[in-house]
Amino acid sequence: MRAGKMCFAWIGPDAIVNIMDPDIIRDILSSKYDHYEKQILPPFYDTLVTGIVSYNGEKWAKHRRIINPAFHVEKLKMMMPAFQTSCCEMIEKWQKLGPEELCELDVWYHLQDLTADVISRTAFSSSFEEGRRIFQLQKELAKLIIQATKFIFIPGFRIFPTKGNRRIREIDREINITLRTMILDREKAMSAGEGCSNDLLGQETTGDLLVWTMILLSIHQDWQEKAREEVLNVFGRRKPDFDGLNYLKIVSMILNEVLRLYPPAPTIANRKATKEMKVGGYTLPPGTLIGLPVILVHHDRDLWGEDAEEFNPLRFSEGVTKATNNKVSFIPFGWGTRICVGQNFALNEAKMAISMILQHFSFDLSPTYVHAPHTVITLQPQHGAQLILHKL
Ligand code: HEM
Repeated sequence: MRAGKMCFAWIGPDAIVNIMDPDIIRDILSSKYDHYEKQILPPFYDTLVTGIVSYNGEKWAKHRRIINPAFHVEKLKMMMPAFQTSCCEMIEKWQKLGPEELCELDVWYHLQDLTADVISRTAFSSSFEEGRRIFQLQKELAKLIIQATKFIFIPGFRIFPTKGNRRIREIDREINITLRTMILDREKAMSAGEGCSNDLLGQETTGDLLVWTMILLSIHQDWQEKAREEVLNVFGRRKPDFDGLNYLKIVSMILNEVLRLYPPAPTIANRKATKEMKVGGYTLPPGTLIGLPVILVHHDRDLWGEDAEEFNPLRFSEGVTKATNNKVSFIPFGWGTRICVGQNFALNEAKMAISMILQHFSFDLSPTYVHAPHTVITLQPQHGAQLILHKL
């Protein structure tokens, strides 16, 4: 049933209501209503989505302070060498792929590896292998969850001891234990006075942002040229540094437009009405799950105009507030109190990677590329991203 900008998929236990109205989204994502409380869906979903052990506000707030990179410019600066090392390794790999000036490559796998590498170096610095293991498990988990959602929806089915459900729980347990142990070790180290200069836990959505950026810049060669010109103006052939990344206006506009059209997290589905509540004139019973279909909000013509489906980075030329008319209609990282703590980390990493790629290669789509955006929790190119790279 669709009522205005709200969509009910099911009424009853485990009901999901999807909300597209920016005013209601603002309410839900702000902390002003205590009945809009972030709840764990099934525990494994939370583990997967946040990659974090987060159970209740108090404890989570504590961890959030420990791991929160978004407000610590100094911390981000310290991570730059790790970003640079991982990006350099990927570029060198690409350069060695063939002696020719030109090569065809599925960049999707390389970009996933890059972002896993960056997170492993920064978040799991001393436990690189544990980090890798968690990413492997998360990938398996994402596939199992997507398989489960393809069956007819039966309320409560997720607790049946099927083979898939049992494996989901095993994975969840392993990820939880590993993360909890790491967090506790870190808390101990901190209370013993040892700093945690580059502590960070997180996930791999940045790979999605990078792959869609490369695909869209392959399709829109004019924007690829503009972005390269800007990068060369700011850095020349030097390795990009933190301060310089802040001067990349065109690259930022492009990243915002990519995040609008292809949000790596196409739905935010981790809120629930903990008591009866009124939303947009409807009364939701306690237990109703609240979904924010980010991708639909980002493509809504009423909010973005007739060219909502088009790639037009210019709409962000005067910033997000202007582009959205101050509405909560651009939410690739969520909004409000629980906004993604990795936002600045992800954007800096993406700017660094794109800058280095633009410095060394021009690229366009291979004839074998098939455009098939596909959700496996995050929004990915289903058949990969086959591009033709030209060394510069
Ligand atoms: C382009 C990349 C990324 C996108 C699009 C993205 C998007 C999101 C979204 C939509 C949420 C949910 C916000 C909510 O529930 O209201 C979120 C939460 C979160 N993200 Fe990200 N994220 C990205 C990268 C990262 C990175 C790199 C990290 C860690 C280094 C990270 C760590 C987190 C954490 C810890 C939360 C939970 C915050 C909380 O519940 O308080 N994210 N992210």
